[in-house]
Amino acid sequence: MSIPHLPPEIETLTPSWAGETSGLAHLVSTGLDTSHGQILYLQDVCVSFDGFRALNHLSLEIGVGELRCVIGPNGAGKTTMMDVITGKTRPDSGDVFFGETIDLTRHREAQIARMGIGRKFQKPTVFEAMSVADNLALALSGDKGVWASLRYRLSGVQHDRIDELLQITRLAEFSHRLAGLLSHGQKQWLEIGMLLAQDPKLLLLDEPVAGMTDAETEKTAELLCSLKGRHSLMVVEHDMAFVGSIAERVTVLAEGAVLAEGSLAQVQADERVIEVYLGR
Ligand SMILES: Nc1ncnc2c1ncn2[C@@H]1O[C@H](COP(=O)(O)OP(=O)(O)OP(=O)(O)O)[C@@H](O)[C@H]1O
Repeated sequence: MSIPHLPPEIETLTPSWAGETSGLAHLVSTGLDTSHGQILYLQDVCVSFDGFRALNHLSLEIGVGELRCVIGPNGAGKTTMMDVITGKTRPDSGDVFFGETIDLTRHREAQIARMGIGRKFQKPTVFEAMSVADNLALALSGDKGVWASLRYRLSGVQHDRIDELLQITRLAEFSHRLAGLLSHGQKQWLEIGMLLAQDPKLLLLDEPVAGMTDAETEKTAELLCSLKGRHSLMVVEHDMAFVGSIAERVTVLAEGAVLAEGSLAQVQADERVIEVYLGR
């Protein structure tokens, strides 16, 4: 598949995964070492904004292939934590490692994306004037820039990968539909597919089911569960029913640190967790 007709308005579109900050790049050889079983390791991470501690000695580990849910009340530091992992925010102190050896505090956002950490923001950003398949083709075609990607001919392997991504994202029957005509949920799945096109080792998802119908939420749960093992995932979500349907292990953040960790039932029964949620 080539990408024949790019609409003129595309030049003005800058989705979250495009450009300098997150990169369309194929993964470079990063030397990622997960031989100890951890994909992500945060130790004693502190971030302050004008004297306010948004992260307060945060320590957290994610295992290879794990799907971890992170919950916590507003202002707990969930977004700041993802900003630190993706290089958007530099911690004041503490360690942030991707695998055993890659110190993420020494890399910039674009490099981190290229090394295999994908981030999905809450609002879907896809090229609305392009078809679903062409959005995926563009994501797959590397960091050539949009115009170069247009002239780029996809290989047979890349065609197969697009078909696979269409299956994974439940969008096969909509492959020729303009992305702008998809439902909110379908746009979210397409963006997840575009991130998967870059084969991330770790995928960070911020409230992936916000604004979805119940049916879409259920399909998203299936989709994310199907990615476990092949990718490691960190899902920040407020919808507890959804968390219960996907999570084996849940981390509760409060006041910039881990308050509790365990199954959803375990953390929901924890008095300290009940207290921060109910504000007693
Ligand atoms: N750039 C910033 N400047 C000043 N304060 C900030 C900044 N970013 C975050 N904060 C503060 O740090 C704290 C943690 O914010 P953060 O957005 O990480 O929390 P959160 O858990 O993601 O919350 P929510 O669930 O509401 O998205 C909040 O008190 C917030 O006001």
